[in-house]
Amino acid sequence: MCKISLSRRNKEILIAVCSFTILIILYKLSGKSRSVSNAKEFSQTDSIHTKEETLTKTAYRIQELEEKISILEKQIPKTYPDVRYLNYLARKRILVTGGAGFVGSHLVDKLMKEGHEVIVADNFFTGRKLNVEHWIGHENFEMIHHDIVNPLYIEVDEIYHLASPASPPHYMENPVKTIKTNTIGTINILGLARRVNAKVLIASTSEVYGDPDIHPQPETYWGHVNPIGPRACYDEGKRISETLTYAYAKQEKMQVRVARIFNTYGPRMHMNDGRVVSNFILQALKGEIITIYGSGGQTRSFQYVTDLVEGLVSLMNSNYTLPVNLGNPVEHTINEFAAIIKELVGGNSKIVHSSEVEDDPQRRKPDITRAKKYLNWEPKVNLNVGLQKTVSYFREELRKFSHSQRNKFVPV
Ligand SMILES: O=C(O)[C@H]1O[C@H](OP(=O)(O)OP(=O)(O)OC[C@H]2O[C@@H](n3ccc(=O)[nH]c3=O)[C@H](O)[C@@H]2O)[C@H](O)[C@@H](O)[C@@H]1O
Repeated sequence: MCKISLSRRNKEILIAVCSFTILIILYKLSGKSRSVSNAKEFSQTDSIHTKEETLTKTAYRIQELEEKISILEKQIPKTYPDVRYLNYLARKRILVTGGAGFVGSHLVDKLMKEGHEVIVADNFFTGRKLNVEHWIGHENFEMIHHDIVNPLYIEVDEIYHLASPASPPHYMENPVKTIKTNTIGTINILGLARRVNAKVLIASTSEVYGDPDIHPQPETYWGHVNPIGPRACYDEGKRISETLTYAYAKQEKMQVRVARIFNTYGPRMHMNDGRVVSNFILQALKGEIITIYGSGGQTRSFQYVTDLVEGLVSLMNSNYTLPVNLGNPVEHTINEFAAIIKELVGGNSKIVHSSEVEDDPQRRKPDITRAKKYLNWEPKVNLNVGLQKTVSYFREELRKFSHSQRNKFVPV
């Protein structure tokens, strides 16, 4: 009984077995009462009442079992991924805002494994506790439920400021909040960095280039952004975030780093992320229509998340203060990308074109000369390899999702 609670998988199996057994009992009971009723002793109403009673009791029993499992699970000593030992001189206290998000959680993994103390601040708007669950309880790890639109008072040596929704449907859902996060939120983080004399890295984006008229985009390009368009909350939010960073650096003599992050994909992307990688993979896995917005002639260059994390840490540890593009320069049209996903996943999904997105950048490809020169960094993970890992991740997410739907108790 105790062994059954050792893992999430076993917990799921236990619940499934319990539910199945109970269903069989129920089925038999209902069969019995039906036959008895037919044999004239029970009225139909009595039978319905008995069934309802049994179902309620069963639901209660399942709940009791789940509670017992969770109590037993807490008694099992947790094991963590291996962490390097650093002495107190080398060990840093590092804050990662948005550390429970897709990119943030991969960065947290790297910093934890290197032996640093990591504090995650996240409001869980797009981040998930599940992404950092494997560190909860570790002596070097701390998680704060905090929205950076409010000031934060802690002592740290370094800050990676990643907090902000990044997927277009998410950042457009509440544009004012997106602007507040990237303005007031960034001011709060820069203020914190100044107070405690911490080095701070700001996560900016390729979106600061807007719909570019220079290709590929070097950091010296000032961009082509519609200041009142639907993407402006994010594009302009990130542009002012950069402006604030360099204003603080100049005025307060702070150490700042700015990473302009290009399209990134990998495990831990949210199922509802809404960006092209997750949409296409999920559509292909479910055998649904793959939806290309517009002609599909627009281009993107996709980098795998671990490459980005290497770049972020190299940038933080470098002496380079100007913005640096972090992205994979291998460029594809969205039409090509849909075909790549279809080929990789298999299945019979049709590719269909729908109306184009307003202000959708038509070309995007990073010029990474700066990153190569000053950080000695360039992406290593080939698109096919990265996509295979991402497809496996989404396949597993879908499996867990359909399992959780099957086990949902719907009271009669
Ligand atoms: O992935 C990222 O890192 C970037 O994603 C977004 O930028 P965007 O390039 O517009 O991302 P997607 O929503 O993934 O769109 C890429 C292209 O695919 C198209 N698309 C998207 C989704 C879909 O289902 N079908 C489809 O054709 C879009 O219209 C767009 O042309 C964010 O705005 C950036 O901040 C972020 O850096």
